[in-house]
Amino acid sequence: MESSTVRTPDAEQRPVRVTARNVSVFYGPKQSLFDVSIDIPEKAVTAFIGPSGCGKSTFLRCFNRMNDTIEGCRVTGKISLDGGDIYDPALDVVELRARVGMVFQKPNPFPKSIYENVAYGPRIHGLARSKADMDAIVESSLQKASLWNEVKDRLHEPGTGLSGGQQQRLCIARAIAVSPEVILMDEPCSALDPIATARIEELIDELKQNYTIVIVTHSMQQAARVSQRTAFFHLGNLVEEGPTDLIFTSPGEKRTQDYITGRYG
Ligand SMILES: Nc1ncnc2c1ncn2[C@@H]1O[C@H](COP(=O)(O)OP(=O)(O)OP(=O)(O)O)[C@@H](O)[C@H]1O
Repeated sequence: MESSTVRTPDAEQRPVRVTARNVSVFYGPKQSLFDVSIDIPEKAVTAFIGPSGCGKSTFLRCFNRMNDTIEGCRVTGKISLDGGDIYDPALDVVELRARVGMVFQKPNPFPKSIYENVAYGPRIHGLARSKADMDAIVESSLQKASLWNEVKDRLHEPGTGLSGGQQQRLCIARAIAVSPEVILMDEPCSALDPIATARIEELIDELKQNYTIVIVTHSMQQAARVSQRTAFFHLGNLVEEGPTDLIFTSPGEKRTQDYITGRYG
C-alpha cells in the first residue's frame, strides 16, 4: 500500500485510499480524458467539478470500472485501491463494485420492496447467514442512510413508491449494505428539490466519517459545502486539485478562476 497522505481543510493530512496515475479514456477513436493523476484521501469527500462534457463522469466511472460496460470505451493508465491495481485482469469486478459503490444522478431503485432493494447486494455477496442477520443489515443500512424512521413501517412496499429524495437515500442504503470502502456519487442531487438536496448533503457529511466519497457535481456551492478536496476538470484535463478552501479562494490556474467566478460553464 502506498503510504502517501494529502491535506484536507478539517484535518491536516489524510491517508490516500485511491490513486490514479496517467489515466486516459477513449470512446472509440475519440480521447475524452487526458493523462489524469490524482490521490483520493480516505474518509473525506473529494468533489469533481467543471463545465459540461469535461470528463468528470467519465473519470468517476473509472474507479469501479463502470466504463467496462460501455462498448468501445478504453481506459489506460493505472488506478489502485489500497495499492491493488483495479484493472488487474484477475480482479473480480463484481467484488470491486461492492468495495467501490455507486450512486447515480437519477435515483434508480429496483422494482422491488424497500427491504429487497437493500437486501439484494448482501444476498448475492453472501453477507448474511440468517434472516435475522439480513434484517440487521437492512436496518443498519437504512439507519446510516438516514431513512429508517421514514420507512420502518413500510419495508415491504415498493421502493419506487418513495419520494425522489427518499429513493436517493434508498440507493445510498443499497450501496452501504455491502460495506463499501469508497462511494462514488454522480450528481446525486441533480434530480432533487432543494430540501431533498439539503438532506443528501447532510448525509454525505455524516457518511464521510466512515467512507471515502467522490462526488461529481455541477454545483460549485455544493462542492464548497460538502467536499474537503476539489478537482477542476476542463476539456478532459485535470486543471488542478487541492483542498476545497484553496481551490475556491485562491486557485492556481486562470481556467479555474474563470470557472469559479462564473465566466464559463
Ligand atoms: N458513452 C459514451 N460514448 C461516447 N462518448 C462519450 C460517452 N460518454 C461520454 N462521452 C464523451 O466524453 C466526454 C466527457 O463526457 P462526461 O459525461 O464524462 O463529461 P461530464 O463532465 O461528466 O459532463 P456532464 O457534466 O455534462 O455530465 C464528452 O465529450 C462526451 O461526449
